Amino acid sequence: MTAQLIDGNALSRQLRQQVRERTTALKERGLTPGLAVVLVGDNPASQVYVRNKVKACEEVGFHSVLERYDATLTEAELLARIEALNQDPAIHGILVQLPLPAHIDDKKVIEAISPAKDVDGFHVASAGALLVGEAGFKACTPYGCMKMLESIGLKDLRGKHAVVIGRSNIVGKPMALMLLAANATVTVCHSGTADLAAMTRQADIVVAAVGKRNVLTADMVKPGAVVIDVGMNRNAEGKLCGDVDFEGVREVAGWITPVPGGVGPMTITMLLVNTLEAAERLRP
Ligand SMILES: Nc1nc(=O)c2c([nH]1)NC[C@@H]1CN(c3ccc(C(=O)N[C@@H](CCC(=O)O)C(=O)O)cc3)C=[N+]21
Repeated sequence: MTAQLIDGNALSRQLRQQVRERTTALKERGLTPGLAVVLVGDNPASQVYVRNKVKACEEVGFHSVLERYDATLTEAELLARIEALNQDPAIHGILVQLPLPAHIDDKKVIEAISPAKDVDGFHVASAGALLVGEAGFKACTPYGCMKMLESIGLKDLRGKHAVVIGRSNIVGKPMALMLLAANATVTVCHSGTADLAAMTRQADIVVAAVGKRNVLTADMVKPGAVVIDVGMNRNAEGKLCGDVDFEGVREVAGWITPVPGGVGPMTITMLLVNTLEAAERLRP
């Protein structure tokens, strides 16, 4: 039996419709959610991504500004721009597109964003809030993965074993904490794991977030498991593909997310949700 798809485009449409309705209500009270997207340099992939983010904002009725700077922008100049956006009452969320040029310390830039406007959830204050279970913005990609699990009836994960492959600060680590907060038993695997397949075969839920093709193959998956593919890779023909051997794994798994059309659109959807909530906190 082949796995059922968790359709990130369809779920995004539903959630964005709700965002649009809440935005309309906010605007009737005189408040328009505003997102600033800051892009430094001319990374071609980044150009496409930020344009998609700005387009998504327009579709739900947000105010959005795209600030583009060439790669010669200094770190001090960027920090000054962040400070101005922190003070700007029309802006509720600030997103600085990563990666930044090598001469800019991304840690320093992220920490300069006011935690109240950190809709990416990358600030240490947001990461710390997740760690200790306090209110704060959740990183959009793992947050989107949790919404995908919820959409198939997996909200309370008590009794479930979740295996996360990857331990990055923006996906793997926050993903593990969100699964833990939902009562899953969580295993985090990475390049230092001795026998990855032995771990993933025990999993009811596998989240692959490595950034390498075919990290997860059919022989590594328990029949009926839920497989979430966070990977964004290009194959030899330049086609977008995930970390999961989709064609093989879909014959074993119970549920699987496609790439494209899975976690990617959900990441942008959760950015919209965070920005809306940043604005709603100021509701007059
Ligand atoms: N500060 C910051 N925040 C980010 O959230 C951030 C970032 N920097 N830097 C780059 C990565 C990458 N990222 C993606 C989001 C959506 C898609 C997406 O919607 N993908 C579509 C397809 C896109 C295509 O066809 O190329 C899909 O999977 O269906 C992809 C990639 C956000 N990132």
